[in-house]
This record gives sequence, structure tokens and C-alpha cells, in this order.
Amino acid sequence: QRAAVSAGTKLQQDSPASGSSQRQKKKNRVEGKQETKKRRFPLAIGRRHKHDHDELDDLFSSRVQDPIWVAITRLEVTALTVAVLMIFLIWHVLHLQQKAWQKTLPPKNNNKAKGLSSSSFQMEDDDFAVDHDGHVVTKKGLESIDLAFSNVRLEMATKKKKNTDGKPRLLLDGSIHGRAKPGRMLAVMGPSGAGKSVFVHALAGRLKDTSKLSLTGRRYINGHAVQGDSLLPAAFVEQDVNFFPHMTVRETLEFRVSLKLGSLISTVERDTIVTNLMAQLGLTKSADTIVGDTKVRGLSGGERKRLSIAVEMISSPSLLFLDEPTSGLDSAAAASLVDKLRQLANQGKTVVAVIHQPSQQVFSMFDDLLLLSDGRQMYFGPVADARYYMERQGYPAEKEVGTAEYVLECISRFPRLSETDEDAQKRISTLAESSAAQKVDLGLSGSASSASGDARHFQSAVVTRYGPRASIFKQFSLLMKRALKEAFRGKGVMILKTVQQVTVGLIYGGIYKLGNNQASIQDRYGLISLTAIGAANMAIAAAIRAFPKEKAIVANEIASKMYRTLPYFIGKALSELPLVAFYNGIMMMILYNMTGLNSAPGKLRQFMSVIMMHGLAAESLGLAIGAISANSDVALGLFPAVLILNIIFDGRNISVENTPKYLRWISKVGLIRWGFEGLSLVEFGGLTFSTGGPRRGPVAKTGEEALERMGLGDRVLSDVFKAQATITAACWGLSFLGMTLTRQKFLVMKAPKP
Ligand SMILES: Nc1ncnc2c1ncn2[C@@H]1O[C@H](COP(=O)(O)OP(=O)(O)OP(=O)(O)O)[C@@H](O)[C@H]1O
Repeated sequence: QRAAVSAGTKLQQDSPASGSSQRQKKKNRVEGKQETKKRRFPLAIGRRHKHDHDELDDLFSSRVQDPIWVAITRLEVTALTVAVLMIFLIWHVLHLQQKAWQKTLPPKNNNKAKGLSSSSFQMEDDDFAVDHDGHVVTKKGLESIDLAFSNVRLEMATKKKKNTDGKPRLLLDGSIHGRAKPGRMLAVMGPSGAGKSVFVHALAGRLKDTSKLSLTGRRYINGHAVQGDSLLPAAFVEQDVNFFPHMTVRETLEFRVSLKLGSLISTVERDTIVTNLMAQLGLTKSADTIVGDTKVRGLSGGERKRLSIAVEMISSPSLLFLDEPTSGLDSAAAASLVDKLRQLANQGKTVVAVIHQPSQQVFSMFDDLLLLSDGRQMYFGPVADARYYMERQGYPAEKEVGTAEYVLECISRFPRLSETDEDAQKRISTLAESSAAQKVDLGLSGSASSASGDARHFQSAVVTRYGPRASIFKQFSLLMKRALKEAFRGKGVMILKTVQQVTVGLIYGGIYKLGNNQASIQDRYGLISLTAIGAANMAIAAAIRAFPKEKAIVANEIASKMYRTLPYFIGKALSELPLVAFYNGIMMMILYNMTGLNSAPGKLRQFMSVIMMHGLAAESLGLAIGAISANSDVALGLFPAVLILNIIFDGRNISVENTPKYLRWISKVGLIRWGFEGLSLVEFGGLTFSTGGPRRGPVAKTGEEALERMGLGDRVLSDVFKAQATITAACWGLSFLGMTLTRQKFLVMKAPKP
């Protein structure tokens, strides 16, 4: 304000006609108002017709000398206001979610801790109890689960084509029946493509819902029929489990325990649970090793599998499904892993695992066996009886082989020695018929056949009913911390991106030497355009490459109700900010110092602000593409089209007038255009050019004239910031929507038609 008043007075004093005629006074008043306006809106430097260049320079110097003005410029005020508004908005949205979350919690009076101490404690809750060893156990009679199943049938609709009749394909034929008991391990085995994986997913209620598949069958828990709900109260260890690669084993477990058990436990209790889990699954030695992935060295294959079991054991499920837990492991590692499963079973847990080509040692650790071939059941019963059963069916072993190898050979669709193709098919059909006729005690209680009210009983006893136990704010803080750790620990990626930015900056810096002749106008536009395209390209590509993989992990975590989409997404978006600022800042500093960009006071700050907002908008667009795409291939496929559209409509390559009307909106949302315009306004604002040197088009003496020629005469920098903020916000919204809409849904097992 002081600067405005003094500059206004100065203008009045400097005016040659001050106090002479009324008309002149009026003119002075108008000019004074315009000047005041310019002082209030210093970012409106692109308005060439509103001021002349020298006055702007004077005004700038006077402001720069004023410490208050230096400290609080419109740019900082705008940034601060936006930041405060965003924090308020985020807080408000999280608060609303927190309220909704609280409604889903069990009544408070059941949620209490007893006799808490660091070494010995017990907590009680509707569904959980934490015992004195720090193990979390489920309650309500589900300490053990006896799971029976019958008539499991999975159909896939097919289209009628030349060589198909359009009949549905049977992936599981409806003959499958059996039982997994507490304290026992059931192995599901069969040749490749037999339907083992789809069967365990269907049984656990984890088969991804698609319109093509329909699933029927019956499941019973402890003798009671499960109705309707697809997800069983069980842990499921997928074949390929992805973790955040830069987190250590301990951090991964701490993160999950904190989210799953939230306010039920203190930090000391959390640590006890994590220590016990690591000891139980033989991970203590690797506690501080990062998990790693195909690119980052970390845990061994066996350790990673054991970690994936450990994270599932957090809520101490009584029933555990595993899809090929030994695949990719050598025989010693496979035996060690199955031994850990054996120990869990010995504690009373029910274990169901798909096992592919086990060694005899691994095979003999299982109690029961379900054999499948071509979606049909070949055998269900104790492992110990399998060999005798096959021999009784008339298929004796042709040579000295272990039972695992022998039974797999019996159910192979390929001919055995001295068999024709027809014989092989007949063998499979005979075994399928015999097994369908096998009597299996499903352990049904009297009420089992009724549409059981008890079904509700076990649905209510699982972690899935209430969702995450950590409050929304706790979820947000844990997720934000994880995202920041991931971002800053990926040193390889950080170094690579930094080198990339420095290299590109040095290439531009080595080539562009901007003088002040007429040719330099074109050079400036060229450099600015390349900078805007390069920064957008790097940020979008990086987000597209990294996000779909992360989305797959997050989708699983959200499906297991560890946390909600919103706190994850806000944490993710905010954690990106520091690195986006860092990478774009490096590039801008190099260009600013090497190419001779406009170095008037305050310009560097404006360059930095525009390029950082540009990087943020590009990163958000990358996130949005990743979020709406089914996988990284789709996202990478969309990338060139999105980038090309952004480049075409960057404001230089096609005029608005010649753009088809229905495409004009693209230029409004094209982030490269706004990046280009923002950098141009900062660069050209206040420049003067000599009239010499080669040129294209008419002479432009000032930066404002050059801007006018590019059609940017009326543009102001605040328009650019508004557009960049809007694009960022819209992309965040789209990403959130994409993540919510592409959330995993599971196929419900319906009762078979009578
Ligand atoms: N979501 C799905 N939609 C359609 N078909 C599917 C789906 N999932 C699996 N299939 C088909 O079902 C059959 C059985 O697949 P599944 O993955 O269960 O076999 P598998 O016995 O586990 O084999 P492998 O040991 O090789 O993993 C395969 O022919 C597969 O193409």
C-alpha cells in the first residue's frame, strides 16, 4: 500500500499538466487509476496497451526496493490463499469421511482395552481380541473355520463364431465338492489350465466380477450355508503379490497393522504384533531389508511370499487361501514355506492352497487333496488315500514314481504310455464320474439346507464388515508417509530424473543464446515452447509409467478394506509436490542462467512458479490417465494421443479460428498451451528489442508487441495460474473418480438352480 501511495503521488507530481485544465486533470486521474491498478495487479504485465515500458521498469524497481512489497507480492498472496483454501477443503472432506467412517464402527462400549501394559495386554472388541502374546484373534465362534463346498460351477459366455457354437464354456463343471477342515491343509492340484486358480478364487469369493462369468454353488461354514455375500472371512494370498518396493519388511507390516487395527492398539502393541508375525514367518533376519521388485533388489522370492502371508495373518484369520505359494521357489524354499503353513495349520487354522508340481516332501505335508482336470473333479480325499484310489480306478503306476507325480499323470489329458487320445479322454471322463459319485461328509448341521439366518452370523464376525480400523486422518497420515518414503527412497529414479533434467537444460543452454535483436523473438518462442513440451512430456510419462503398478497394489489394499480411496488419493497427490517442484526448478535454473532469459527483478520467481505449476498439472494429467486406464499398457497407449493433442493445441500450431468448433475446448484444457503462454508472458514482459537482425514479420520493439503478435496481448499471468490450477484440480478429480469406478468387484456365488 505504501508503494502504491508513493508511486501515485510521484505520477501526479511528474505530470506536466498537473493542475492546469480540468480535462487534463481528468486524464491524469484516469492514468493514476490505471497505474494504481497496475500496482495492484502487477501480474497483468501482458497488457501492453495499459502502460508503457519505462514506467513499468520504474515501478518494478521502486517495488523491489520496498521490503514489504518484496515480502508480500500478489503471487505469494495468491499461492498462500490457494494453499490455505486447499488445506481447508482437504480437512473438511476428510472430516466428512471421518464422520461416515465412525458410523460404520461397532458400538463403543464393546471397544475397550483391558489391563494394558507393554508386555502383556488384552483388548476386546466385537470381532477382535488381542491375546497375551500379541496375536490378534477373531471372536464370535470363528476361531476355527470348517469350510465345505458343493456344486461349484463357473460358466463363461462366448460369442457365436464360425468355429464355436456360442454355448457357454464351462470353466468349473458343477461337480466339485469337498471340505477344508481346521488344523488341516488342503492341496488343490491339477494340470495347467485345469481351473485350480479360478476354483480357489471362486471359493473364497475373490473372483473378479465380469459380465461374461456366472458362478453358482454352495458354501458352508461350520455347517451353516453361506448365502449372498461373496467374500468369506478369510485371508487370500495371491500368486503375485506386489508391495511398495522401497519399504522394509518391518515398515510394510507396521503400516498394515496400523491400518487394520487402528485405534484398537497402541504403538507398543503394534510392535509386538509385528515382531511376532516376523518370527512366525521367519522374517526376523530380513526385518530391515527393503521388499524390492523386479527392478529394485530386495527380499528373495521365498521371503516375499512369506511376507505376503504375514500381511494376511495380521487380523489372524482362521481360514487361509493361497494361490500357488510355492511357484518360482526352489525345492528347499518351497518346503520351508509349506512348513510355515503347516505350523499355522497346527495352530488350528484351515489352509487351502493351489500347488503346482510339488516335490514329494512338500506334497506329503498336506492332509487333503482335491484334484481337478479340465474344470472337473478327479478326486477329493486324504492325501494318503490318493494313490490307492487311482490304482483302484484301474490306472496303476507304470513306473516307480512319487504319489504327487503319479496322481498328476493319472489326471493328465495327455495320453499315458500305450494310450491313444481317445483312451486319455475316456480316462478323464471315468475319473470325473467316479469322483462326482464320491460321498463326502460336508459336516452339515440340521439348519444347513435352509436359507440360514446364521449366515449373517459369520459375515458379521470379519474384518470386512467394518472396514479400516484406523481413522480417516490416521489413514491419510500413514498413506502420505508411505508415499513420501516411496518417492524419496527411489534414489535410482531420482538420480536419473535429475540427470535427465540437467542434460536437457545443458543442451538448451548450449544452443540458445538469446540476444535482443529481432531474430531473438523467434528463438525465445522456440525455447519456451520446447521447455513447456519437454516438462509436460517428462511429468506425464513418469506418472503413467509408475502409477498403474501402484494402482494395482492400492486396488488390492482398498479391496481388503484397509483404507479408503480418498485419503490415499490426497496423500498421493500431495506427496508428488516436492519432487515436481525440485525437477522443474533445476531445469528452469539452468535455462535462466545459461540462455539469457529475462532477468529483470522478480522474473526468476515468476518463471519458477509457472514451470512448477506446469509440472504439477502435467503430473496430475499422468495420474488421471493412469487412474482411468485398466493397466499400464492402456495408459501408455493413450499417452501419445494425449501429448500430440496438447502439442497441436499449444497456441502456436493451429489458430483458434481454423480449429473445428467442436475441438476448441481442447485448447482451453491443453496444459502445454498454458505453460507456453505463462512462460512467454514472464519472458517478454518488459523486454525491448533492437530493430536490427534478421526477422520474420513486422518489427516488434517491445516484448508487449511480440506478445501481441502471438495473440497474447490481453493475456495476464493470473489467467495462466487459474487455468493450471483448474487443470490440476480437474485431473485430480478425474483420477479419484477413475480409481473409485475401477474398484474391484467380486462375483457372488449364487445358489444352483434346483
Ligand atoms: N477371468 C476369466 N475369464 C475367462 N476365463 C478365465 C478367467 N480366468 C481363467 N480363465 C480360464 O479358465 C481356465 C482355468 O484357468 P486357471 O487359471 O484356473 O488354471 P490353473 O489350473 O490355475 O492353471 P495354471 O496352473 O496354469 O495356473 C483357463 O482356460 C483360463 O483361460
